[in-house]
Amino acid sequence: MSAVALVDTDGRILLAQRPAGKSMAGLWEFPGGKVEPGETPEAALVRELHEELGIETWNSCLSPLTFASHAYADFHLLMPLFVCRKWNGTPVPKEGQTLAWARVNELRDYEMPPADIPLIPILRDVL
Ligand SMILES: Nc1nc2c([nH]c(=O)n2[C@@H]2O[C@H](COP(=O)(O)OP(=O)(O)OP(=O)(O)O)[C@@H](O)[C@H]2O)c(=O)[nH]1
Repeated sequence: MSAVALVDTDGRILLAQRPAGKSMAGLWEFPGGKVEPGETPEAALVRELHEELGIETWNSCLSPLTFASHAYADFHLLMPLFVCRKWNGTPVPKEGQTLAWARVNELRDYEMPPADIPLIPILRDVL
């Protein structure tokens, strides 16, 4: 797993709402996904941002910020969180998600997976 906070020039963060039918449907999360065998976390994000949102970014634009470590009932999630402020294109939902740009002080209004809750104050400190 690898995830990213896309931050726009107004300091807003992109959230994606998980579509119905998936686990944790309806929760808002950071874009990202599985790292394939042989892939780096950065390369996985460059690929996922293109597949999920139709935008182009680069390894050099992904800054490591922190990570989530959370024991779900059936697996342990260890998820790096990068920050990205530079990309080409406008994010569009390519996989049935709903997108929202949220200010860091508004993140608590979006229900997020439990693993993401500790990430919010860390983002607040850097934005
Ligand atoms: N992308 C993303 N996944 C997160 C976040 N927080 C969090 O707990 N997760 C969890 O990390 C797990 C792996 O996500 P994933 O995107 O690779 O997998 P998925 O459930 O969508 O499955 P699929 O893409 O194979 O259908 C999921 O259980 C997902 O809910 C987050 O902020 N972003």
